[in-house]
Amino acid sequence: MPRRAPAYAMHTATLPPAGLRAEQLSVSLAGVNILQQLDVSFPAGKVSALCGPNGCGKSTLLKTLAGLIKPVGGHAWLGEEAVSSLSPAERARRMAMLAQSSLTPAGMTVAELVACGRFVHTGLGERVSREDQRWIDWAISTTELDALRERELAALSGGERQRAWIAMALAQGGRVLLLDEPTTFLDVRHQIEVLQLVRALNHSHGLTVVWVLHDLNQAAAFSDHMVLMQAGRIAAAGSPAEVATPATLEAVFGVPMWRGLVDGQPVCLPRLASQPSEAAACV
Ligand SMILES: Nc1ncnc2c1ncn2[C@@H]1O[C@H](COP(=O)(O)OP(=O)(O)OP(=O)(O)O)[C@@H](O)[C@H]1O
Repeated sequence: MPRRAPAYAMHTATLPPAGLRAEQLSVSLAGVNILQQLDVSFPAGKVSALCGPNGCGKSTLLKTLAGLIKPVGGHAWLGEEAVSSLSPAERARRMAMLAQSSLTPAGMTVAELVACGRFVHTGLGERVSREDQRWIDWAISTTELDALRERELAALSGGERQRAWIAMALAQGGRVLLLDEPTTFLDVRHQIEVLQLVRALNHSHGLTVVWVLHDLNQAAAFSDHMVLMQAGRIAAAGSPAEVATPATLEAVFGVPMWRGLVDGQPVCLPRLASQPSEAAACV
């Protein structure tokens, strides 16, 4: 479990947590319409899962919300401010985005990577102040990487490396985390570890989180809010119980689904056999 942030790391808590919103958002890439007049919101201080089939536009939406892609129509909003009105540095101080596959910089240690998160405050290559160093130390200890801080990233396991990237995002000091498939390539134990870490950060610091997840049951179990995309549009949005229904998932993924209870927890699975097994009760 991450530690409580010390007083110096808590000044962001005086800012209200910001939600994210897209209004009639359209994005074209290489002349092809990818997002089409899309309206969606991701509530402030909540964890939202963005799910949908490969190629439906999840990463494109996330990058557009982060201000990395300029829409051809409509707007992305961070709280009450249009994302397009914020400078790149201001955006980076408010929200951190971890892309789908972050290349590991050769020879860089955990502490050096996390320090990169402070560049949005200090400027590239500037001296790290005492305040910056406190943020770096806090981000490293919150992600439980103290013992590995001088280790090269290349010498970490996938789960440890993902924690190091999350620490870098935390060191940026914003209150919005955008995570594109943070659990991909991790074994199930490390997947759960990352999901629990982010969930705990949301609880302890009121971070607004939007994460792209392919595991629908993990998305439902670890998120407050769920958005399903299909072919550049929003197919469904609401609580996980409202969105992760067999009918909705079947319509979006084109696979017959059933919902059952495992250990009292609702799960949706592809219907591989004509009847669910006796071990699970359909609900
Ligand atoms: N730079 C680009 N130029 C042209 N087309 C692109 C570009 N980036 C993405 N696309 C296309 O946009 C569509 C949406 O891609 P995107 O990566 O947003 O989907 P996704 O839902 O995140 O997919 P996945 O689950 O496979 O990661 C795809 O058809 C993709 O080929």
